[in-house]
Amino acid sequence: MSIFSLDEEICKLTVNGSCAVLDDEEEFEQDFSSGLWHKNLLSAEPKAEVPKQYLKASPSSSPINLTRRRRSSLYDKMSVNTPPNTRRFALSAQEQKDGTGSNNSSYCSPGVLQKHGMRSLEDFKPIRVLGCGAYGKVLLVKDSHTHRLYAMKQLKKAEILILEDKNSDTEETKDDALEKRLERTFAERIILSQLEHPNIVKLFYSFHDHHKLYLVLQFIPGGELFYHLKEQGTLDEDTVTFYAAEISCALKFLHERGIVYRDLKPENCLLDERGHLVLTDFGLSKKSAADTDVSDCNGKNGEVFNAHSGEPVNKLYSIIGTPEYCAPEILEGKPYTQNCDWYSLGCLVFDMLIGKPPYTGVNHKVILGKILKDKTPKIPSYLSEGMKDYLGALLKKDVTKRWDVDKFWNSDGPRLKKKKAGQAKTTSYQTHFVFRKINWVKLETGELQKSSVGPILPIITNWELAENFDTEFTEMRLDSHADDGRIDILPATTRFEHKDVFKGFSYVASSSYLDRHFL
Ligand SMILES: Nc1ncnc2c1ncn2[C@@H]1O[C@H](COP(=O)(O)OP(=O)(O)OP(=O)(O)O)[C@@H](O)[C@H]1O
Repeated sequence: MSIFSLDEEICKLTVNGSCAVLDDEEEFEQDFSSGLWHKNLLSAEPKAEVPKQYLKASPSSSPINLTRRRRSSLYDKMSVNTPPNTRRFALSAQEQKDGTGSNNSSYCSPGVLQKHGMRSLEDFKPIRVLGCGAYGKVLLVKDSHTHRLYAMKQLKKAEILILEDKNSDTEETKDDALEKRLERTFAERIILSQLEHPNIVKLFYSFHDHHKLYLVLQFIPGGELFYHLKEQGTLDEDTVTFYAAEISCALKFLHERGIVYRDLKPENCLLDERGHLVLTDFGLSKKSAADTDVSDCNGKNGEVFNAHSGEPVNKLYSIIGTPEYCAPEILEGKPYTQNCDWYSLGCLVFDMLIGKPPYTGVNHKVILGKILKDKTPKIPSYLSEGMKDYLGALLKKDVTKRWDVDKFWNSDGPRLKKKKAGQAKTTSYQTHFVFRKINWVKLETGELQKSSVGPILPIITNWELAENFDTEFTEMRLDSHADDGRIDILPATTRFEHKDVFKGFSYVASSSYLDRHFL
């Protein structure tokens, strides 16, 4: 979830105070739905014009060494402000039920949690660090009852609640920023608890205590695609196409459910034990489609408008993402749709083949400048004609000229007598020449992921060693769940001070969901 970073620089303030603690059986949600998608999530974001001054580079931006692959999340945070006229969201009744808006201060005690098959921190033995993000760490942990291994993502409440220390910001803007961070924190938990797909990480439990939120996820032992790219430099076209197909299946699945992923990058693509790609980190994902409100009504061109506000609800406006992989329309502050994910896939495919994303630079300002001003990226001539065609269709800066993959997923558009130059591709995505070796039926049913191995088979001698993760993380000292010395006390000065804004975060997956994974 590092990419709150593009909306807000997280100021490391010294803070004090803490939240109240109550036992509350009402607090958590238990999933009896076997992972089926059935709920409304978040409302669409309001329209906001973003003047260029909001796209400014952090003064402390440090040069990026282009010869060595670096984590995008380690780049200086980009100071792209939330537009000032961003309206506050009204949480729907469903969201309040899901836990995104609550006034009661509480989290569940271990006793209450256990009664419902839930887990608390005491149930997990930390084994090693797998990764670090903007709001905390991801640890490999072992369930003391079942001895199952999980990846536990820990998010510090203080890091989420903390206010930005910008004199120029109005209270309103600060509150909006805080509310957005909260909304995104819940989005990851809500979205993941409602999905089941072989190429998307599974969420089994979530809970919280005084200081942190915990997401207990499926442990994906093959490491980040980032790690394998660092080892290998670039990948061949067949390998890249395989990963592109798996990512495409996951994105299509999300888009069909009205979710925009918004954070596609090599760090968020993990390989499972069979070498299949699994998307993780849904901290920036957002429900965008209009299927959430019965009062929505259709306008011209298929655009959907909210009956109350009159605003289009299938468009998003927040400026977020990792700049190198971020679609131009997002960076320009224009309204955007799920199509932005296909542009990011183009950047990722480009990166896997060439060794770097299409636009790089010494700091975010330079990268942004290139993405916004430069022409379509130069695709190297040594790539196959098919790959050049595929990349060219995804990397179109103008969204109206970009391949609408969701629309042309498995069918061609009407045949045009004369194709105008630069026109968007209207042929079927799945039958593109680059995917000639992909068995889409097996991939879409999940059979391929179960029955065969991917092009890179991670070496795993012992799952507990996390051998495919960077030693930068796995060698970090780990005595206990004790903290790493960063801010972990809740700020006393937020307007959320007396509310437990995290109520409803706790969750347990259905036993059938757990069994399906661990059998
Ligand atoms: N389910 C998982 N299995 C194995 N490793 C994981 C898992 N989830 C996350 N990780 C590791 O932890 C890292 C950070 O996780 P994640 O991106 O979800 O955290 P984040 O706080 O959102 O990070 P960032 O701020 O960089 O986006 C990942 O890049 C990956 O290396």
